[in-house]
Amino acid sequence: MKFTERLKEKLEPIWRQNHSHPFVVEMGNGTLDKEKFRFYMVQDYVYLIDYAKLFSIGALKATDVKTMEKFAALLHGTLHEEMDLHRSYAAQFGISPEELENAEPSPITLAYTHYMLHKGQNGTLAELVAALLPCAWSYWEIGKELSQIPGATDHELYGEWVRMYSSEEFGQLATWCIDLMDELAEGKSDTELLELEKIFLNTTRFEYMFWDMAYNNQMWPGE
Ligand SMILES: Cc1ncc(CO)c(N)n1
Repeated sequence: MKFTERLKEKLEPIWRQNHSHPFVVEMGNGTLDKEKFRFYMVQDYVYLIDYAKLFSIGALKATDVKTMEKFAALLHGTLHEEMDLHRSYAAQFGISPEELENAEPSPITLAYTHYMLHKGQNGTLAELVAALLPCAWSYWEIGKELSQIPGATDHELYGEWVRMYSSEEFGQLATWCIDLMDELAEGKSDTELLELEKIFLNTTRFEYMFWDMAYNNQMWPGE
């Protein structure tokens, strides 16, 4: 069994919690409060700026050109296709590109991105991929799941989101991350694999906290 299959099977109950978070469910059935989505979109943009940097660190730590090319493609895809989605939503909400780029990160956004950047900067390439894998993989799965709900891809506000994350292009990027994780896990000791699993579990949990933060408009205490 592949390492990623084993990871997913072991963490299935925690993984499922992300998919059944009210933010995700309500985006799928179209009932999500627009203000919650607006808050999410701004935080997710700030998140993606740091997340994109992980791909640059990946290119730096890669030991062959093919892997460098994949990280470059992931960086490009994030900065252009994915963040274009956010810029287009921001325009609909009357948020300027400057305002979007300079938005204040929430405590959860900060904790999540800094955890990943810490692992990316100080860990092995395998640890970097373990940290970013739940992001790409869970969004692709959520996108595909929501796209099966009648009307979800045509929803006037959330349709674009569902189409982006269920798209073949996004799926290809997620598949690269999954395959790369399996390649990098090959020949690793049980101790190292356990460490990768711990990192994967932590960012899976951060994914849940990110949905929850957005659903509850959670900033710093008192704000
Ligand atoms: C919080 C979060 N996780 C994953 C993705 C997918 O790139 C995203 N846009 N935002």
